[in-house]
Amino acid sequence: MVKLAANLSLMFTHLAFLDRINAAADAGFRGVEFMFPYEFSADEIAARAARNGLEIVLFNLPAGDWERGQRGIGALPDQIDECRRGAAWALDYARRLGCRRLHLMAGKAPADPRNRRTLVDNVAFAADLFAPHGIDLLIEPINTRVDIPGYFYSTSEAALSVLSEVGRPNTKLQYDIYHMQVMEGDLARNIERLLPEIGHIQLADNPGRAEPGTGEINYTWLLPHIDALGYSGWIGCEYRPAGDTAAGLGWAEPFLNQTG
Ligand SMILES: O=C(O)C(=O)[C@@H](O)CO
Ligand SMILES: [Mg+2]
Repeated sequence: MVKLAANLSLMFTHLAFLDRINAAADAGFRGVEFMFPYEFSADEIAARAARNGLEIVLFNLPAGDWERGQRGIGALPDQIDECRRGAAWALDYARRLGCRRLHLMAGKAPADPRNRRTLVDNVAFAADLFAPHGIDLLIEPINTRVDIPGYFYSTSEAALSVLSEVGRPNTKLQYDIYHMQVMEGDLARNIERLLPEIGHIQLADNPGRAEPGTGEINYTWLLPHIDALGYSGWIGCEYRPAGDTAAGLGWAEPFLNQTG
């Protein structure tokens, strides 16, 4: 079964954050993800999700000074303490929200040995913190051509290399189909090859991180194919709606309002 999660950081953005939870449920989603919940009460988010029968499937650890242009601090040697305090904060929220996947952003940094060591040690620290609570730590290669030039890793192989060095059973790959289309393509074959390492998938169309059906990726074929490969996780809808979010969900119709 294809399980779609509404990304509340990009979808239903005409509404206040907490009201997006209701809108996602009304649109037929059974799961939601978002980037950062920290400015909101975890208990309020949890209560809203519970009232709407929604699972909270993923969010990010704190990622540094976003306004100042930081996009993660996992690989930044000068912010190790901040990264690890953030892991503890994210764990507190995840336990209150019943969320079992947390994404650690590496940040904009050259992949030199010092930064890599910092990232490996931070990922291992966070994974060990999360493991007793049944929570997986995810890392996501992000395209450096369009969205985050200078990001620490932008290919699946680079992220897998970090996961291999970390060597923790609860660390997984966050495979963002849009980023991987931009950087390496060959989506169906790579998803099949990487399936054992994938802990979460996200989608958008290319170009433009756009609504499915408006670009070059054939999700009508790809989503059932991913299901047929045996992927049983969530697929986060991390795209910029073309207009009204709900009106643009025709592409998702076969996968919404599912029971079971
Ligand atoms: O930008 C993306 O893609 C994401 O998944 C964000 O959560 C930041 O990594
Ligand atoms: Mg993503």
